[in-house]
Amino acid sequence: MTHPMRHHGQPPRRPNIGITPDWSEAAPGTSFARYELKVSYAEAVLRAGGLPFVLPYTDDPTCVEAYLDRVSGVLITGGAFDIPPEAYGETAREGMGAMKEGRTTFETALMRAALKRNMPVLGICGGMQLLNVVLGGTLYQDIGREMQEVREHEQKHDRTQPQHPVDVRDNSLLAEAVGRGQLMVNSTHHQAVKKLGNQVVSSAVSPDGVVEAIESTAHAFALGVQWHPEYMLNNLPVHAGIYKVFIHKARDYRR
Ligand SMILES: N[C@@H](CCC(=O)NCCCC(=O)O)C(=O)O
Repeated sequence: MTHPMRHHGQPPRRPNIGITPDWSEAAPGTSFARYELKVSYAEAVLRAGGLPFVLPYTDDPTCVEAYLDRVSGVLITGGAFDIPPEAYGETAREGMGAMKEGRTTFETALMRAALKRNMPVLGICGGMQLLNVVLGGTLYQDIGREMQEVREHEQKHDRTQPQHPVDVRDNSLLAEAVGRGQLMVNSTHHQAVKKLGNQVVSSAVSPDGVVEAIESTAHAFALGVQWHPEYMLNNLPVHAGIYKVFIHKARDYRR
C-alpha cells in the first residue's frame, strides 16, 4: 500500500523515475520471456515521493534518449546475475556466475546516457557494480575466492533483516541520506567493487573490507549501494533516506 504523502497545501511534484526490470527467459514449454520487477523497488520510489516507470529493454539509442526525456532519475536494480567481465577488461575466472547480457547491454546504455545528462542515478546491488564498471572500475568476480578473510555476503536468512554492519564515510552523499557512523545492511552478493572507477569514491565499507557503497564526485547524484535498502524500509526505516535523497535530487533535476 503506497502511503499518501502528508502535506499542507500542494503536495510536492512526483518526479518520474525510470526503473530497469529483470528479465527471465521463457519457461519450458512456453514461448514467452518475461520482465520482472520486485514490488519493493516501485514501493520504495512511491513512498519516497517519486512516480515509478518500468523501462523495457531496447537496443535503439533513440529509445534510450526518449526514455530519458520523460524521466528525472534512473534506478538500476539488482538481480541474480553477473556483469560480463569483458566489460571491465577481464576474462571469466572460476566463480563467475550466470550473465544476462541483454539486460547488461541495455542498462549500460541507459546509465551512460543518464550520466551524460547528469541525471540522478541510483544503483542497487548489481546496479552499484554496473555504476562502478561504467565509470571505469573493476569487480572481484567472486569475493569468496578473491578476497582474504571475507565474511558471508549471501545471507541465508530473511532479506528484510540485516546481515552485517557498514561504516558510512562522513561528508558523503550516503551520510546525507542515512546519517554518519555504522549502518546495518542486508547482503545478497558474491561479487564486489575491486578498483574504483574514475572520480568514484567509496562511501561505505564493511568490516571485512568489502566496498558497500560508491558515489561519483563528477556527477550531481550517482550513488550505488551493495545492499537492498528497499527490502528493509519497514524493519530499518533509516534506509528510506537513500530513496528520499534520490527522489529529492530527481525533483531538483527537472525544475
Ligand atoms: N553480480 C551480483 C548480483 C548482486 C545482486 O544484484 N543480487 C541481488 C540478488 C537477487 C535479488 O534479491 O534481486 C553479485 O555480486 O552477486
